[in-house]
Amino acid sequence: MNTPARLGTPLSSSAFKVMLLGSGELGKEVIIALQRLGVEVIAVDRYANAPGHQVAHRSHVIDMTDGAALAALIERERPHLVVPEIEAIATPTLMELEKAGKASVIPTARAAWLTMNREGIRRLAAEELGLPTSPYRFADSLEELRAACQEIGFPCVVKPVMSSSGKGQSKLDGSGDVDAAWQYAAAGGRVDAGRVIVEGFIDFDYEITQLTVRALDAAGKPATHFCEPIGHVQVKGDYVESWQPHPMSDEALRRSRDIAAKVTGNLGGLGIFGVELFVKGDMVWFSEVSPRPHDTGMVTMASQVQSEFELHAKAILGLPVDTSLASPGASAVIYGGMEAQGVAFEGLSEALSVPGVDLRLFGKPEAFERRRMGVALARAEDVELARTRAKQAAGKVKVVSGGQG
Ligand SMILES: Nc1ncnc2c1ncn2[C@@H]1O[C@H](COP(=O)(O)OP(=O)(O)OP(=O)(O)O)[C@@H](O)[C@H]1O
Ligand SMILES: NCC(=O)N[C@@H]1O[C@H](COP(=O)([O-])[O-])[C@@H](O)[C@H]1O
Ligand SMILES: [Mg+2]
Repeated sequence: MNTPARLGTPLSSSAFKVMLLGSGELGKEVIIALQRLGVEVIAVDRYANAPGHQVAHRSHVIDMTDGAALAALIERERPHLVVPEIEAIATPTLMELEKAGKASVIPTARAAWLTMNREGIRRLAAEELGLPTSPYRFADSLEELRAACQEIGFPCVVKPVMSSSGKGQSKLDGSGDVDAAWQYAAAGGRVDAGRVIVEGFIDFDYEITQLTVRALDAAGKPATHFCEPIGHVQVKGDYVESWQPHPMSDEALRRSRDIAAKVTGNLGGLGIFGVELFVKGDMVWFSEVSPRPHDTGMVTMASQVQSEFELHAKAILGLPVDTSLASPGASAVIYGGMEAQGVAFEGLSEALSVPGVDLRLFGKPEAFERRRMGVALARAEDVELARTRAKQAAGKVKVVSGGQG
């Protein structure tokens, strides 16, 4: 762990420097939180003018899955901390650099490597830590996938081992769906398109993200802190709505936190983790974990005293954190709804006239039909009202083709 004894002045010889690998909407907020503490931030992404690029001290565009390019950039910038913000990174290179003492990776290079690939984290959780998960198999060909689906049974879910935000994921109701699922996974995966996971479908009552923070305590030892559970709705494997706190039975919450503590304890390091869990009655299944802020956790910008981004920033700097809730809150996603460069947003006054509401527009240079371009945030006396307000506000924001009109 490379926590600073003190923080300096950006762009001077005393600067404490952090490099974000991935600079989307989540990274942008982490960068803002770091900059509020006078940290010098270098934002990296695969395309120019990513949201985080627009607020960082410096930015770079590289193929982060190219190990040589990644190592060269880290060598050149020599950041004190390297903070992965997406999964699609040459994580074996990060492990080599960390081992050689040339990079300090958040939370650890091993955590970034294990969670980049569904196989790594699933085998760790189910086989090493003995946590409850859906039944699963891996397949490298259509033939293997057919056999794996038969073993797991229907319905089941097929996902590329390397993908996120539901890309390449499908639910299969019978053997007639297998071919299409294989094709869809091959088209939607990233890095290595050849391998998929088949998971038995869990008929859960609800799903949550248990945000879990590892931060140093007064004695300088990592301690685990939990945020209130976040409920969410996913469509096509991508989050559309989240809220906090999600009501849970004491037993389901206890089990959720026990699972979260075990997984994050094994992954180690400092920072925030989004532990995704399925819940039915008092039963809880581990689904996956992000060793970084979670998209469903954007709600914390409205609902917590310190957002998940501020918690991440403070924890990785070795500073104390406060995970307490400020108010029930909700978030609702604003999608592109079209394919266009330099889109514009209308209806903002109407959206912001909904009581308790705020907006984040990420500034992505290009919109796609299902690309997340912004989010509406809401506070209210209870989560139901907060959800209604967030959805109302998101619905009033209209994405239109560009030009200042
Ligand atoms: N085995 C399963 N049983 C039931 N539902 C599932 C299963 N696996 C995934 N889902 C549903 O699909 C959603 C997305 O799945 P998952 O989190 O694995 O995808 P992802 O691509 O990693 O998404 P993200 O990057 O947004 O976390 C889950 O939140 C859940 O709603
Ligand atoms: N579920 C993971 C997630 O939400 N990641 C967030 O989305 C960005 C990529 O968005 P893009 O695909 O629109 O470029 C990432 O950079 C991260 O901020
Ligand atoms: Mg997920």
